[in-house]
Amino acid sequence: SSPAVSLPQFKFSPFDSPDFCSQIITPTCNTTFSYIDDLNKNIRPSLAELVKTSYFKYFKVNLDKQCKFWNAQHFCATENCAVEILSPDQYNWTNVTNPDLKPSRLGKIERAGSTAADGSIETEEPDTCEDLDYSHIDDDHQCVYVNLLNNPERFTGYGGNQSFDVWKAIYSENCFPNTNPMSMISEEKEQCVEKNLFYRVVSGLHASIAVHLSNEYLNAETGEFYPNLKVFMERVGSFNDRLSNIYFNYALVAESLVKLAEVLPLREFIQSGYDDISPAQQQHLLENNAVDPQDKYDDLLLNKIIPSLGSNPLFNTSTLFDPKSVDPKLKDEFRARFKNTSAIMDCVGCDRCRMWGKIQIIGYGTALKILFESEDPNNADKLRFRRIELVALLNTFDRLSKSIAAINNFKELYLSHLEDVKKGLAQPGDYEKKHNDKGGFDFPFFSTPNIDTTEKEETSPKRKLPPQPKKTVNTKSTNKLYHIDAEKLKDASKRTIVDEFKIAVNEVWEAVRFVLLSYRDLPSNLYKMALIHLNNFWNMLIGRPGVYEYESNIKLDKENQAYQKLFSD
Ligand SMILES: Cc1cc2nc3c(=O)[nH]c(=O)nc-3n(C[C@H](O)[C@H](O)[C@H](O)COP(=O)(O)OP(=O)(O)OC[C@H]3O[C@@H](n4cnc5c(N)ncnc54)[C@H](O)[C@@H]3O)c2cc1C
Repeated sequence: SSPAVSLPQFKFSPFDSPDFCSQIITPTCNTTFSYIDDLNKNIRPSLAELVKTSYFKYFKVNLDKQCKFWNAQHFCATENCAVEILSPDQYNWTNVTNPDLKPSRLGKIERAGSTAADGSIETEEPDTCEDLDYSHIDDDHQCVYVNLLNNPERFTGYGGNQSFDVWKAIYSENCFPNTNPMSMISEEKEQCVEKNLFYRVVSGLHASIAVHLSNEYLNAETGEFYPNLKVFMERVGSFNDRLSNIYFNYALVAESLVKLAEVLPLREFIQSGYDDISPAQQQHLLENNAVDPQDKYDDLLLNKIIPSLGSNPLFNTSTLFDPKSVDPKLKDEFRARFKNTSAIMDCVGCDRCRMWGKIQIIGYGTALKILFESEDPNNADKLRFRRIELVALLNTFDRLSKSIAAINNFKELYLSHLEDVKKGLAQPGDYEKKHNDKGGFDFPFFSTPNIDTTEKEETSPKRKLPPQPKKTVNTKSTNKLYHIDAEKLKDASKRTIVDEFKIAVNEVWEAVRFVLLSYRDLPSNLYKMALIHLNNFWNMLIGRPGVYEYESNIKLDKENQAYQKLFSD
């Protein structure tokens, strides 16, 4: 039965919009944001309940897989970045009744008679379904089971150059060669919507992770986690594009769930998790609270969540990867590159971050597979879904849903800060300080109701360039060999041949001086670089990932950038 929801009717078809690249969900589309806010409020309790059920809370993952792109270290000494792994006897699902029962990749339970000589669980290869997969799924003897509820996604301290490199590698996957034939004709087509889709998914994931880590930020003194408005504003709140990409991903995953319910008999699929179990065993599992009753899934997922999401179309994918307008190879390229991002996840140094990174990339991969492969008649026989994909999809949706709830909470915190400023209880500069370079603190996204677009455009927080040094010749500089009059410097017609000669000598001297000074500074620069690397190495050795970064990250980054510039110069 459909839930009683009354939501405003509107059609949100981002891809129909000509300015799709920049304007899917922006402050100019208030209804879109507020629609998703309302929708989320409506389904949040059911979704939060659903991810606590036995089907959705266990995740199978290989946390020891080596990074195949560079020599990345997996390290974890603090409990914040550690993952609590289930011992076999804790994993009730497989052991309550019969230790011979193991969950398979296809969501069915098989007899352990198929265990290979090396102790690994041999599972049937699911035909060719991997051809259509947008992510790698761990399924080897190194895999462990994790109860996601015991390992929340929150602040871990992971950061600095290590996480920066991972993000950089992930974003670089978006630089695929242009396969859009139209781009040969039209410049603007070069930024094809499919590439923007890739970018927005990654950016939305990145922003959502930042929301979670700022929403549950560690207070180093008390050891408690709390919502840190300042961190939120610095990483997400002041960037409308990042905020909108979270909403974008929400719409994308929600639409994929609605579509999945159309192409897959979800009830039977979830039920098949208990296949091969006799009615008596099933009863036994239920009595031991090892699994939740099917009624619960019916009620939460099929009766509440999916009908609410499906009450209005959220995402129109019909024009994407249209073979009439783009090279058919674009989809294969997109799929392969997105799949690569799931392999990059093995390069994340912190265990907890790696695990949630993998879950979410598999979740988005599953959403993309549903949206872009399920309607293709050529795929009718090949399309398969595994339990782990459904688990990842729902948990990814829960992450986004929790992000949106947290964003609204941060909005309240920010508005109450503004009230405090009005009453004189807080300093107006409390949050603005960091944002001076943006020309004052403004938060159009948060002041959504009935904003005038033109005004908003003008006041939106655009990053102002820091004052640039003026390109004038300093005639008083003692570094020059000859003094030249300012007038002559400005106006070439007033110069004599001797002046020209002196200017040329000054320029050569300046270049020679720069080279000589670089040599003079080299030992001290090398010493500083060695210190930075030793510091990195030491923190890694004692398992203090990222702690130093949070204290001196900005300083270190600046120094690193200065050195990089120095050497590239
Ligand atoms: C897969 C993965 C999972 C992680 N999980 C966690 C976790 O669970 N808990 C935790 O505490 N840390 C986690 N981290 C680390 C976290 O994402 C940050 O990298 C870290 O907190 C350092 O943040 P930063 O502000 O230095 O910039 P970063 O977040 O590392 O960003 C680097 C640069 O990317 C750009 N950027 C930032 N956000 C966006 C965006 N949304 N869209 C486009 N560009 C952007 C900015 O230019 C920024 O300077 C994870 C990292 C990775 C790679």
